[in-house]
Amino acid sequence: MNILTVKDLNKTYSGQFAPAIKNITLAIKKGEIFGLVGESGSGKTTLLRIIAGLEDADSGSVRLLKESITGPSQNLVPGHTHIRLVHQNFNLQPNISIRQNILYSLKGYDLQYQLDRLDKMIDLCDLSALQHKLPRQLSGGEMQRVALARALADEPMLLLLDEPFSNVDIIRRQELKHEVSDIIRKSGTTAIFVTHDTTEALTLSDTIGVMRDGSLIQIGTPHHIYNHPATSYVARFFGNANIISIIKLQPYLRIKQQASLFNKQDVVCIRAESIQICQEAEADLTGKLKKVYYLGMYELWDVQIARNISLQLLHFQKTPPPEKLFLKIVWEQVHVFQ
Ligand SMILES: Nc1ncnc2c1ncn2[C@@H]1O[C@H](COP(=O)(O)OP(=O)(O)OP(=O)(O)O)[C@@H](O)[C@H]1O
Repeated sequence: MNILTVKDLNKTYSGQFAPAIKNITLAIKKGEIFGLVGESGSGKTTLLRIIAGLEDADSGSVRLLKESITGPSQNLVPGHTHIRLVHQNFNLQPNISIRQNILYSLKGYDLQYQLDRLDKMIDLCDLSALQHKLPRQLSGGEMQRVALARALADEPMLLLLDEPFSNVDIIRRQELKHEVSDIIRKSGTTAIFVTHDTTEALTLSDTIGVMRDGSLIQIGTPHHIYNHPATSYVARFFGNANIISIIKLQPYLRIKQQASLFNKQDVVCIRAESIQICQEAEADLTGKLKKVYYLGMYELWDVQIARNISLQLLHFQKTPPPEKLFLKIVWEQVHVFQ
């Protein structure tokens, strides 16, 4: 069942020439975690705010189940009671305790429901040791858990998170990502989170939407987006990708039949991890090491195949490179762009 349906959404801010978002169509199922990724300025926040009812669209529609979500021009109080947006700066009330902060978002409900939900949120977000503290006594990661508890308190249908980890230091971020995703999954809430971090999107999402210049250029599971990118842009955005045409590569292949698996005009994506160093007898290509990028756990090697062709591969062993490199391509992992 789709909780959210977005159809042909467009928006150009007044005074701007280029649209912030163009013809966005997407559907999100109940319980799904949807990661919206894209470079800065690609339109992620604009889309999120229109979905939240905090920004007007020029055209198109947003529906939460069957209900139409409209922007501030049509509502006295912008936003929607069943949609919660968690801001980058958490927006906690500074002078009241964590417990009161959570209760604040439950005001207006029956007292028993307020107390039940407060207990559930303190438990779900692991806040019992922090509940009597003030927001300023908490770390960024702890504040994020409180913001989440507040947002989830009255069981919203849709949770929206805009760059949820951007205000948390890098050491704590890794841990917090998993905590937040566990909390959302345990609560069963449908969520959209905006990020420009592709690893975050791959790790935490059920579905990823990739935005570029206001358009949603690909939607798919993390596995599909990584292994079957729609364009060379998506391929490069999600990791080290060698984008090359078969016609350019073919003259340098030692076993020419390999190229017959493809059309000459095909442009392919060979992930850096799909190129392996091997013995001469099994090699598809030979090359010379041009440059080494040290990345801690592994190295990224730039290998020159011909004057105008170089390929990147990952190297995990700490052995010195030989003079001549023999390379094998894992052909099953090569993706052909349509
Ligand atoms: N209030 C506004 N008025 C005018 N232009 C705006 C406004 N908000 C955003 N824009 C423009 O709309 C485009 C999309 O912006 P948006 O903030 O949605 O992108 P984003 O992908 O969320 O970027 P970031 O990752 O930097 O937050 C950008 O070109 C931006 O400059």
